[in-house]
Order: sequence, then structure tokens, then C-alpha cells
Amino acid sequence: MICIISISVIVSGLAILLVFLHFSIDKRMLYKNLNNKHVVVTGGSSGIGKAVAIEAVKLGANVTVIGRDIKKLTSVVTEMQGHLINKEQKVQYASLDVTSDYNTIEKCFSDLENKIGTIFMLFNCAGMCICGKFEDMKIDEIKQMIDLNYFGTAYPTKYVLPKMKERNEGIIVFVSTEAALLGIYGYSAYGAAKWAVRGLAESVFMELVGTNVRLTLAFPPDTDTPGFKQEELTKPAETKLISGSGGLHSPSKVGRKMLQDALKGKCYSVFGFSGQLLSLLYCGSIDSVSQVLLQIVTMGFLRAIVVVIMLSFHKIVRDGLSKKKKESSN
Ligand SMILES: NC(=O)C1=CN([C@@H]2O[C@H](COP(=O)(O)OP(=O)(O)OC[C@H]3O[C@@H](n4cnc5c(N)ncnc54)[C@H](OP(=O)(O)O)[C@@H]3O)[C@@H](O)[C@H]2O)C=CC1
Ligand SMILES: CCCCCCCCCCCCCCCC(=O)[C@@H](N)CO
Repeated sequence: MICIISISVIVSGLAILLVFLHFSIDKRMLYKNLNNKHVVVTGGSSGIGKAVAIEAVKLGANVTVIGRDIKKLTSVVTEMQGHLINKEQKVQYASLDVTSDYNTIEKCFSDLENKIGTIFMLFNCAGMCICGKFEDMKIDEIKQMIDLNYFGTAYPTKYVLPKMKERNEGIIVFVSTEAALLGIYGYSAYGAAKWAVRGLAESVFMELVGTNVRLTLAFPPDTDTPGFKQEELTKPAETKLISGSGGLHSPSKVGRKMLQDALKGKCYSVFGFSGQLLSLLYCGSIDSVSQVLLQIVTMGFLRAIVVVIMLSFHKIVRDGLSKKKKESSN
């Protein structure tokens, strides 16, 4: 009897929760194309940002790519011109260091809008990783990680956000990393900056409730870009092993998934098995009833699995330590 009563209490509680969620979660926006829309991609001259920019051109957008090196920028503009789908479409570049002070960012973005129109979508892809244990990092590298990855995202966002809210339309994408779902050896200064990006996003999510402006927070795994090749040169062996367990993915696939998720109005954009697993467990988003249900049903079980995975990562670190101890005593 008690059993039947408790089961029916749980079932009806769940039903009430589902109905509540159905009516309380903001409906997702859905865009199928980007015709006549201005899309700005910081870091659009290489890697993931370049892939996003080309994908946006294929969807009919007017695209601006931002970076520092003019050679790389002009070559991407030429590449984008090869993918235009209509005659009115415009593509351009702007040379800007996103770690500049806010006034410089504001001036550049306002010029961009004067040239090809109000910004509908901002992709913050400019960023980089200097790997190393925290105690081995140079002081200016620690600062550089925050200046580029955090302020390089926060300032352009500060410019577009109030205008988007005023128009009640627009999409912003933050590019974080899987290393901002789970702290990882060797991604200390970099990871902290990307956690800051995530922290900003998760507050802004709530500040956007009830509006038609959307923010997508992307958590890419290792992606085979020029930036990735550069970071591999100084990456600790432990970091390579741990980070590599999520696989190495192509920038075009990662960029396309990110753009599609953003057009669907998703809060989180993850890639591959590791992204699904980590975002299920270390979740801060409420995207849909089915997502919440899946989290509730699988959380305990998946937590157990990830504890084992994390312990295996600890073992990699310990093994690395004893290997180094042995080497130094020889
Ligand atoms: N590749 C990977 O494994 C992963 C990457 N990420 C993140 O994805 C984003 C893109 O990375 P990825 O494609 O690998 O990097 P790339 O190094 O290939 O491209 C970086 C882009 O950012 C631009 N950029 C760098 N510094 C500045 C600056 N100060 N001002 C303006 N533009 C700048 C670069 O142009 P220029 O140098 O000319 O300025 C380039 O266009 C980064 O935020 C990165 O942290 C996240 C997870 C995994
Ligand atoms: C069967 C295996 C399951 C594994 C589950 C857990 C996997 C954790 C992987 C963490 C990957 C972190 C990638 C960071 C990429 C990044 O930001 C840098 N490349 C910087 O550019």
C-alpha cells in the first residue's frame, strides 16, 4: 500500500514538473538561413573561426572576419567570395586586436555596422591556449590568457548585447572548451580564462530569459587547427593524454555544429561523446524537457563512470610524476 502511494506521488510529481518545465522554459529560436544578416566572427581568419565564417557565407550571411594578421584575413575573404550564394551578399575583414581597450573595440564594431549593417550574430572565436602547469607559467602568459580569451570575448559582447536586447533579436556565441567543464592538468591559466567565459555566459543566460536574444556557449574538444598545432609544441605529456581522450576533430565539423546549435538557440553546444558526457554531468543549462529528464535519469550512473575516468586521469598524472622523479634521480 505504502509502495503504491509513494510510486503514485513520484509519478504525479514528475508529471507536474514536466508540465511546469514545458511552460517555463523559453522557447528556442530557430533560424534556417542567414540571408541579409550581418555575422561577425572574431578569430575568423583561422581554424574554427574560419570554418564558421565560411559556413555562415553558405547560409547567405554578410560576413565580417576579425583578426590581427591582414594576410590571413585577405586570404579568408577571397575564400569566402568563392562560397557566396547571392549577388547582394557582402564579405569583409577588419584588422583588430581584441585585447585592445574598450573604446577601440567600440569604434571598430561601430564602423563595421556602418559598412554592412547591424550585427545579427557575433561569434567570439578569437582565442588561444598556452599550456603548462600553473607554477611553470610566466606571469605575462597568465595575464595574456585572460586578456585574450575572457576580455576578447567580453568586450565585443558588451558592444552588441544592449543593441540586440533593444532590437529583441540576435545571437551571440562564446567559444569556451571542454576544459571548462572539467579542470584538466596543464590547462590551468587557459582553463581558468575559459571558465570565466563560461561563468559570464551562465549569468547572461539568465539575463536573457524572456527575450529573443540568444547566447550559445560552445565547448569544443581538441580540434585540428593551426592554433592546436602550435599549442602541441609545448603541451605537457599528461595534458596530451588526457585531452586526447576526447579525440581530435576537424574544424569544419566543429564550426558547423556550433553554428547549427546557435541557430537553434541552444544554450550549450557540445561536440562528440566527451562533450555529451561532460555536459550531461557538469550541467548549468536548461535547454529542454528531454535534456533535463535525461540528466535526472542518468546523472548518478554517469557520475560513477566519470569518477573512474577522473581517477584514471589522476593515475596518468601520478605516473608522469614518478617517471619524472626517476629521470631526475638518474
Ligand atoms: N583547437 C582546439 O583544440 C580548441 C580551440 N578552442 C578555442 O577555439 C577558438 C579558436 O581556436 P583555433 O581555431 O584553434 O585557433 P587558431 O589559432 O587557428 O585561430 C585563432 C584566430 O584568432 C585570431 N586571434 C588571435 N589572437 C587575436 C587577437 N589578440 N585579436 C584578434 N584576433 C586574434 C587569429 O588571428 P591573428 O593571429 O591574425 O590575430 C585567428 O584568426 C579559440 O578561442 C580556442 O581557445 C577551444 C577548444 C579546443
Ligand atoms: C572514452 C573516453 C571518455 C572521455 C571523457 C572525458 C574526456 C575529457 C576530455 C577533455 C578534453 C579537453 C579538450 C580541451 C581542448 C582545448 O581547449 C585545447 N585544445 C585548447 O585549444
